[in-house]
Amino acid sequence: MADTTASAAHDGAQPVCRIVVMASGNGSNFQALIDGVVDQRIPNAAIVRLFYNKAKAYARERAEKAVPTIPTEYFNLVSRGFLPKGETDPQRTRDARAAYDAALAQEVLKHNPDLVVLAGWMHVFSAPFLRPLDAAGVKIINLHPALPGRYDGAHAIERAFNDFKAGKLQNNTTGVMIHYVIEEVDRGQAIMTQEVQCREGETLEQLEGRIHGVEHKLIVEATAKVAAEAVERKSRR
Ligand SMILES: Nc1nc2c(c(=O)[nH]1)N[C@@H](CN(C=O)c1ccc(C(=O)N[C@@H](CCC(=O)O)C(=O)O)cc1)CN2
Ligand SMILES: NCC(=O)N[C@@H]1O[C@H](COP(=O)([O-])[O-])[C@@H](O)[C@H]1O
Repeated sequence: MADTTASAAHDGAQPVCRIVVMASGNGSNFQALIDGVVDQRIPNAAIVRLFYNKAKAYARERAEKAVPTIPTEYFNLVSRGFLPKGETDPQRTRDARAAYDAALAQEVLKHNPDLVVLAGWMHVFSAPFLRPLDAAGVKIINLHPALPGRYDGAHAIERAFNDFKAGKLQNNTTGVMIHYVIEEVDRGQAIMTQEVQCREGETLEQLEGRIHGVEHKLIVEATAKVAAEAVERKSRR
């Protein structure tokens, strides 16, 4: 079947950066990537697949509404049979996650990606996912709504907001970063960062709105940078 992917009109002479996107929720950053490919702010690129791990992720609808549509794959830890529903044993859970990560790596690699972008992907990867992609030369980048070394993990915006309200936020400033993904969560080398100044009297929702706006800009710029480097490497082959 023809590889129907969201890709900009590219000049044909240049190789195309094949991008796999992974998301768990609303997908507004995924939408920014779709739009960035179509309007060529991310040139010579194609989003070849979306993987999502939550059944209600609106990101799936965004893929189906894209022109051309973007193929999707639902890959959930429980529904795919890796972790029995309600399992709480720590070792069994670790083993299940490792098996899930290994299987997901093979699924992703089937699509010959040059780049994987985590756009609100809320699952921490272990080595069984990271090593096969590294061995295949596939870069993985992640969007995180905090500055390097600050607020690693989930709920970063809310934690920074609460520290600001308590007068404990460094320079009253948080931000957004796009970074390479390594096993240590949110500690990979930063590719791009942008600071966001917190404002007195602002609600969490208002801060989240401003941060999402920065995310949508930064994820396109960082993906364009890393995709161009991938195209350059392919051109030299
Ligand atoms: N090995 C890595 N995996 C991931 C990274 C990373 O840098 N290294 N980045 C994350 C994205 N992320 C923050 O940017 C992040 C996402 C989710 C969590 C988390 O605690 N997840 C829980 C489940 C939460 C849920 O299902 O709602 C978990 O995985 O058990 C922390 C950080 C993507 N992966
Ligand atoms: N640690 C990762 C993390 O917190 N990611 C955050 O998930 C949201 C996804 O929104 P979206 O689904 O609308 O793109 C974004 O705010 C992103 O920074």
